[in-house]
Amino acid sequence: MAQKADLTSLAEALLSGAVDVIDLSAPLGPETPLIKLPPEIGKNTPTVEVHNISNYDQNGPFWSWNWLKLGEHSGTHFDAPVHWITGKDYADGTTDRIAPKNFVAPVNVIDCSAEVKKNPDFLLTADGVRAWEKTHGDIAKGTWVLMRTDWYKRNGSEKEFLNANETGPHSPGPTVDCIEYILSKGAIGWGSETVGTDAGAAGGMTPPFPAHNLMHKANRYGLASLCNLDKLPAKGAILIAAPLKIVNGTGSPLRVLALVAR
Ligand SMILES: O=C(O)C(=O)c1ccccc1S
Ligand SMILES: [Mn+2]
Repeated sequence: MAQKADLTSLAEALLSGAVDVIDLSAPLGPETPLIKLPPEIGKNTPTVEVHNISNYDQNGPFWSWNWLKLGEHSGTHFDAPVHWITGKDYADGTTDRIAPKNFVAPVNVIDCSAEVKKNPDFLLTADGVRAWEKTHGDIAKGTWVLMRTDWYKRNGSEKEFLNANETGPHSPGPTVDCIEYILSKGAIGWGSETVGTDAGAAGGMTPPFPAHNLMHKANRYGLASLCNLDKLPAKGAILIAAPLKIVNGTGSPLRVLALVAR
């Protein structure tokens, strides 16, 4: 009979610092870079706004609080299956109805930072994932796959972060066969450091935006605008990525954390 699970050693490791907690989220505020869709494609998400209600003043003598104007897909955020038309019919495809168990899972980090430094349009292919598996072991069912690009270091400037010119945005991401492959391995989600989970050139792929189209079609998730993936091991970390419980939500800004053994 399987031994009953026990979290004592994890608790001790957290308290001793033997297990570190790494913050994978970007600061969220009016300066947060947001995806800019061409107007002919569709409407855009509004700039993040923070409006003060009171600040220990005549509007509230002992307290300070704000109200926010905030798109679901702002900054470091979670993509739920209903975000894309291919995932629209999943009863458990919204932020309030995804099973909470799915918010905590082991994570694989595929380092593409050297390739991206040379080519901002670098695409991770299925063969690239297989080559990673030869070194680090197979991607296991139920785990996240994150593409490390060090792109988060551009987050201080929307122009740098979006990296767009007259030919469109130039940023890294997965090919169609990369997403098909990680789904065949049972990955629970795909994450990236760029403004969205797809590459800048993803609009011209077949299907367009494969990280959205195919992951959400499979009732799987996305994480965008992640930071500090350079602080994670290739394997062995645990990802905590729980979106806000927005009713019928298509996604949400969130604090993504990773538990990493020192
Ligand atoms: O999910 C997103 O934030 C994202 O990348 C996106 C949102 C809306 C339309 C296209 C895309 S590509
Ligand atoms: Mn999104």
